[in-house]
Amino acid sequence: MRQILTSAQLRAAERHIFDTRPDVDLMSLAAREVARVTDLVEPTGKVIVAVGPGNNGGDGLFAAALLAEHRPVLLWLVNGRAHEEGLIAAVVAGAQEVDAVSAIGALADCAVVIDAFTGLGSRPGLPPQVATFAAACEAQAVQVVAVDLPSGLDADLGRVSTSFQATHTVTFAAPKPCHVQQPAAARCGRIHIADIGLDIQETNQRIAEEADIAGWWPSPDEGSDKYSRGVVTLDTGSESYPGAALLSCAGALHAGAGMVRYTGRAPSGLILSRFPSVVIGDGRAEATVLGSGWGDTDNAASRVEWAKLHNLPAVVDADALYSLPRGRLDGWLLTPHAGELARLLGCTRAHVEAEPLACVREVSRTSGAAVLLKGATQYVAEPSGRVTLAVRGPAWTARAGSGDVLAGICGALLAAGLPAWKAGVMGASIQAITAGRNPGPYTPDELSARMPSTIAELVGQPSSVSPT
Ligand SMILES: NC(=O)C1=CN([C@@H]2O[C@H](COP(=O)(O)OP(=O)(O)OC[C@H]3O[C@@H](n4cnc5c(N)ncnc54)[C@H](OP(=O)(O)O)[C@@H]3O)[C@@H](O)[C@H]2O)[C@@H](O)CC1
Ligand SMILES: Nc1ncnc2c1ncn2[C@@H]1O[C@H](COP(=O)(O)OP(=O)(O)O)[C@@H](O)[C@H]1O
Ligand SMILES: [K+]
Repeated sequence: MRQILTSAQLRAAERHIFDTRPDVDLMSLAAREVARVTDLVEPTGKVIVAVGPGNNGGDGLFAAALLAEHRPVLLWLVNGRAHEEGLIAAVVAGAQEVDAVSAIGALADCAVVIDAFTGLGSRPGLPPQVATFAAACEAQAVQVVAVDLPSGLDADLGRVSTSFQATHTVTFAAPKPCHVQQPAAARCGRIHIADIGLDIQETNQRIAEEADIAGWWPSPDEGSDKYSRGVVTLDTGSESYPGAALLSCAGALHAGAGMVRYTGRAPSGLILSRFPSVVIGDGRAEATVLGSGWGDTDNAASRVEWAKLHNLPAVVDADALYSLPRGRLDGWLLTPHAGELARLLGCTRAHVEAEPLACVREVSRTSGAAVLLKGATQYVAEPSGRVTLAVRGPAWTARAGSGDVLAGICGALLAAGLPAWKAGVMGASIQAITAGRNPGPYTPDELSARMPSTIAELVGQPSSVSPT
């Protein structure tokens, strides 16, 4: 798990170091990492550094000084002024100053551009000359190493403005919101998080990593049976949308539920012809999934209320989201996409897209449930205000039916006894990780069938019995 720091939190950590360890030179440490990554990206050839007026430019200049010892380096001082000591160090090491026109001209035979225009102090957007240079880098497919973040992004937001398109970003101590929230995250390329000795406190925003999902996965052991692994009841699908029932079954089964019961309105023959291990009808269960593919069913409220009356933790998806029972929904998981979250809040989808963290926190705080906001970035909020982002995946999963599979996966994890927030993070992450390992237009059910091998690889449990 990695903490996500806002720019203010990072600056506070920096002040703490300045106050307690005045001997530590953070800029040199940052510059060394930028130079190291630049050499990794392309070990030889010309480097152009776009240098801004602040400390981001300072990082770029000290990196230039290190690189100029073994390769040609050009400096474009965008505002004509720059970190003084950094500039002296770079020039003494042999870096050459150029103007904007020469910098653009030099792109033709340049190995790497270092974007050290702005970092934490970046206001959204770029001045025209820098925008032209950034566009030329992109058009000529030049590798761009961004210092801290691609200039033009706002460190604290997932929104994009005119910015560099980095192939690599070297950031310090911890990711900032722009590195993990789409669409900004896509501008960052590959992210390198350099440890420069800052003390990172726990925050209420973090992002899960593959290792977390592997460590948390509820693998069976010799004492397991179908009940101890968790029984999940799926009240999903309808006569109009029978496919959703199949998709949620596929998700729950391939995530490893001990038993899947089906109590929805889709024909039982259809379910059994695809998934013969599903048990039709009600019975003992540890969790339920409600809403996927219901359409505008007339007794939604009573079906959701039923789960509350029976103290059954529920994954509430799609149409069931608009029939939430009164009272706190402790232990429940709501799985809206941006449009559904907007309807729950009575705001526009654009507002949810602009303020995803605030919106997902608000619904969790007021309902008492954990809330998984689905989409390109998947946020899971807890009533305490803590938000965990799921592992990121490719956009291949952006298609009808992925959400129905995801609800089934989350139901299986809830039934296995995981807390609702964790079931949401793990469900969204395992779907993303599986899509990442199987790129291509697989249908949601085909992709779910590949989940077991992804899970086996993640948990890596070799058999202790050797074949004879
Ligand atoms: N904090 C830490 O722990 C560490 C920080 N470190 C480094 O320091 C960086 C932060 O440095 P920073 O605070 O000096 O701000 P920075 O990003 O250089 O930008 C400020 C300048 O840019 C200008 N400007 C901004 N946007 C603009 C725009 N759109 N268009 C045009 N101009 C624009 C802005 O202009 P102004 O607002 O003054 O007009 C101002 O002059 C951080 O990202 C990291 O690289 C590391 O060395 C080690 C650890
Ligand atoms: N840009 C994207 N990148 C990756 N995954 C996405 C993206 N957009 C949506 N998804 C995935 O698609 C699903 C959307 O769910 P939902 O809209 O409820 O689908 P449906 O109701 O059709 O099954 C989620 O599982 C989410 O992971
Ligand atoms: K930058």
